[in-house]
Amino acid sequence: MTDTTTHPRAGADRVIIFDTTLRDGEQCPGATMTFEEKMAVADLLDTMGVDVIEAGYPAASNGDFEAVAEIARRTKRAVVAGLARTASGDIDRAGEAVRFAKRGRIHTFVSTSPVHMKYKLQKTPEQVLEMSVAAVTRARGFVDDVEWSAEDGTRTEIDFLCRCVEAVIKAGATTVNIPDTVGYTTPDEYRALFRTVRERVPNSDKAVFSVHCHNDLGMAVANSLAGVEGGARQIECTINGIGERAGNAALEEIVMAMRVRGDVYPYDSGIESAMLTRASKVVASATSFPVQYNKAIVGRNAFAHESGIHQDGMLKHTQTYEIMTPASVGVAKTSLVLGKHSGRAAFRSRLEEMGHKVSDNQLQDMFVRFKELADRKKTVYDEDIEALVDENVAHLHDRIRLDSLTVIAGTRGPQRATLRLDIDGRKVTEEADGNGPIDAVFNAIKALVPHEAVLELYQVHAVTEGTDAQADVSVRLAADGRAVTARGADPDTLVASAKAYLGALNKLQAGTARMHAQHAAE
Ligand SMILES: CC(=O)SCCNC(=O)CCNC(=O)[C@H](O)C(C)(C)COP(=O)(O)OP(=O)(O)OC[C@H]1O[C@@H](n2cnc3c(N)ncnc32)[C@H](O)[C@@H]1OP(=O)(O)O
Ligand SMILES: CC(C)C(=O)C(=O)O
Ligand SMILES: [Mg+2]
Repeated sequence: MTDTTTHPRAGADRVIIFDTTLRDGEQCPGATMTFEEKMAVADLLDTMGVDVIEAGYPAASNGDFEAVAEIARRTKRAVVAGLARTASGDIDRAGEAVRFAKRGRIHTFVSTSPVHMKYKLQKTPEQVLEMSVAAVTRARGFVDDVEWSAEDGTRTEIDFLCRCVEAVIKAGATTVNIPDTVGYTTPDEYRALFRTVRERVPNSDKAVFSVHCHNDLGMAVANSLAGVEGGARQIECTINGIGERAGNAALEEIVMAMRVRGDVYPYDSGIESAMLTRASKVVASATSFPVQYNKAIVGRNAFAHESGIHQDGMLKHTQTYEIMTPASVGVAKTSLVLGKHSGRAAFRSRLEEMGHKVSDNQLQDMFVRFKELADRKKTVYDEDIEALVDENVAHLHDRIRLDSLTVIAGTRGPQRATLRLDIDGRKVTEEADGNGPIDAVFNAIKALVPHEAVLELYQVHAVTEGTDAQADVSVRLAADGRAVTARGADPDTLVASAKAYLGALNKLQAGTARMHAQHAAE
């Protein structure tokens, strides 16, 4: 299992990580970022070890130009790239923006597939070839680092693709990207494509080959890694996998796949993986795109376990259900979420974490009530468990216990409570009306346990937030110059009220019994 490995593995073949969150990522509907948000994302990408930041498309708008130019100015380590069509206006805008960078790159692209050339560009293959060479030549007039992309490369006729690649390398392209623009390829096909192009193009050793995969069939990460197996050494990807349509290959998944499965993929990146979770959060907040809970590596459930059998395994040895440490991707710790699928092992462990040492009998009793609660509530919070513990400790020696309660309430009174109590092991039932449901419940208690105590306080609080939160009810009863307070908790306020009232009654009666015993002894 990968330990807290946050830096590159020694001896692994180095792959260039080209992050396009700010360009392809921003292209997905609704993910537009403000200037300030782009700066925050760019700074983080630079700090975490991204090799190339594609900062935007300078010809798209003045705002995009300014953002790329400012990222170029402020970036310390990474190469800063600007995207451009083959059109000279696009190349010039990109060149003007990235010239501020310590290391700037112009990334020019053009479609090479028959369907794109015929219908979208309305150009012949020969024209596309000429446009590519002219664009690369023009871009080299601005910078030494020029990338050329064959848009829709995976649906391109192989002979034509090889001709283009050879020509653009001759014109000065230093990186050749063959994108799977529409997420159509498969790992075997993509691996073979890179092998073929590299074998057939005579000057292929003069450029770095690059993968750029979309996730339309959910294979973007697998395809990217297959492309690397085929000889590519640059991976284009985005944080959280955001991007056109179903998105791009997710940076965090690629980085961790290479690190965790170094035995299969003898490659690595320069990414400090402990920053992945933070990067995911920054991008999610900048784009207002929430990360799905079960997203690999950075989803909030990626290191959370709810089922009892898994939790038990995790408590015995973390490698039973985790293939990387949470720390290696910047998550503080594994979480064992208590819910209706949890077992005793996790329940006891959480109690101990909260500082409660309980006997086996107490655990059994609380566990039964925990399961009842978990069946009714979506999330069981620590506060809910505290309430269970409080109740268990407070009511351990109660003579009178709530067995069941049904209340009819609403606008058409009278409100009626049907209450069943267990008094010293004997079950007794009573029905009572009241001025409101709480009054009906308390009247039923009075009918079953006649007493003179006066209700001095009745208070309800929510233990946690949400409409399914437990009610925490406090009741103070006074009799014979003595006052006692007890609490009851339950998602049903009426049940919590009955528990609190009975708790106070038990305390009063226990006190009276103690006093009688003392008097008898005297
Ligand atoms: C696969 C990808 O991710 S590609 C990148 C996609 N990103 C973007 O498009 C975001 C930025 N785009 C924009 O802001 C605008 O589309 C602009 C500024 C680039 C262009 O806007 P407009 O001039 O109004 O053109 P419009 O977007 O309507 O159409 C695109 C034109 O570019 C042409 N074109 C498309 N790709 C290329 C290319 N690589 N090289 C040359 N021309 C191209 C199209 O054929 C079309 O030409 P036509 O108007 O002669 O038919
Ligand atoms: C511009 C290119 C690289 C692209 O985003 C794609 O083909 O998907
Ligand atoms: Mg793309």
